[in-house]
Amino acid sequence: MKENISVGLLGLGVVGSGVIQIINNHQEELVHQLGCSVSVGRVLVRDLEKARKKDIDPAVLTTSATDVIDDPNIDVIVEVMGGIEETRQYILKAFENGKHVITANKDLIALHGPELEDAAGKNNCDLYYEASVGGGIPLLRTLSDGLVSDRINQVMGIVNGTTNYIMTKMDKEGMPYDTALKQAQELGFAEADPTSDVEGLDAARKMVILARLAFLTDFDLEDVEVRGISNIALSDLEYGQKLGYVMKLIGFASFENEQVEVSVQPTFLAESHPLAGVENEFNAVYVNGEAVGETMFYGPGAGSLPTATAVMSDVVAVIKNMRLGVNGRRFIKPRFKKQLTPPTHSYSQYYVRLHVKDEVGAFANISQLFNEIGISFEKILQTPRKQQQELAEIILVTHKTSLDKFQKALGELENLNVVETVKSYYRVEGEIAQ
Ligand SMILES: NC(=O)C1=CN([C@@H]2O[C@H](COP(=O)(O)OP(=O)(O)OC[C@H]3O[C@@H](n4cnc5c(N)ncnc54)[C@H](OP(=O)(O)O)[C@@H]3O)[C@@H](O)[C@H]2O)C=CC1
Ligand SMILES: N[C@@H](CC=O)C(=O)O
Repeated sequence: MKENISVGLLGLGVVGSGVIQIINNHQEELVHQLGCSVSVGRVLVRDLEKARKKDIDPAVLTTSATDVIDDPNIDVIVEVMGGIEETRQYILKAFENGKHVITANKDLIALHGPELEDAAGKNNCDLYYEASVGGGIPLLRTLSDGLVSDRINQVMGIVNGTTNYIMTKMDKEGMPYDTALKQAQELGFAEADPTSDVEGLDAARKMVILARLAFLTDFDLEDVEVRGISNIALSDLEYGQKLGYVMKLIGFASFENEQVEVSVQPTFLAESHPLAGVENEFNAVYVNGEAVGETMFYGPGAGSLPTATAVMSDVVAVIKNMRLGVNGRRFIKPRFKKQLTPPTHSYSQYYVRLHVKDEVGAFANISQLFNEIGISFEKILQTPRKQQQELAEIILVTHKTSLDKFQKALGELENLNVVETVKSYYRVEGEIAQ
């Protein structure tokens, strides 16, 4: 075994600088765990002139990826640059060169994970991506090691730090959406293009990775129903509060009768729900297994050092495998062929806010419509119009119903004369699902 393992970094931004900081400051712990030191060999950046932290030796920086990937002294590549196609090519080349790869890139793993796992295996290399989901929470290793013998049937949680930060600030401090997003960017939580955070795509990618590992199915991004937070009205948050709910961007994944369903959507949670108190950039993921029962994992979901901690756990795993001579021996193959849950078998409660012309007459019509479809209400809130020309609002929370029935009701509401507009609708989680 070598006395030193040299790591090559692709990227030196928020996460990359955290990795360097941990390697520099926690060397003693690493040597103790591994029996060898860990150092940074070369680092790929886009701009050599950019101001960097003092703990980075400028001599290791390069703008040429081959300086890192083809360097024979480098054993492990840490990819923390982001992006998809260019990055995929670099990683495939790294495997060809016999180098192990660690990545924090959920976009890449959600889209090309199976292909990259295959390439790693063929070259006897490791591919680990703990930091791609849940920032500093050791979630993937928990699924693929700790809970490996169980049958997981549900994974549900807050998996995007940026949106949770924004929604906490809007909800608790009445902060405008744009201000909260700007703060999340300044704190290093957001993606280079924050659209993927706020439109739910980042969370959807993470849920794809979680669903694959938890349910041992093949699962693709296009199978995820995705809604983001960019159109949430403050009035919905306020009505939610009156009804005893907190809104969060929730990723759901369930596996029943070999059918899998994954969605990401703003969801009203009962104030007593364990995920309701998760604030700011923190993530929390609830996992339900047949044998283990309910488990929950909580921690910082984004940011430099928390994410770097997850990256470094992978570095340690790779080096331990090197010592044992077992790199590239991970067995990650889907056990079930993908089968999606049909809308007739997907159940939830729903919140609906309607603008109506005359609240008294309207409610009778609306209630009849839902009744005929077979949906009943758990809660009803009516806000009467104050002036003649104003529209009244009716807010309904349904009991649990199937998605196809709810979609039918939504479609028919639009055609009801007394309804001016369906202003919004959201999924509701009254209590932790069984
Ligand atoms: N930020 C976070 O909290 C988390 C991020 N991630 C993931 O980690 C990865 C990195 O994120 P983050 O550190 O925030 O990103 P940053 O934008 O902060 O850093 C990206 C780094 O990569 C370099 N880079 C980007 N593109 C290229 C390129 N084409 N060629 C050479 N260098 C390039 C940049 O160089 P330069 O410095 O010169 O601009 C920069 O150093 C992403 O995949 C992200 O999704 C995962 C979990 C949490
Ligand atoms: N932009 C992401 C970063 C971590 O994955 C987030 O906000 O969660």
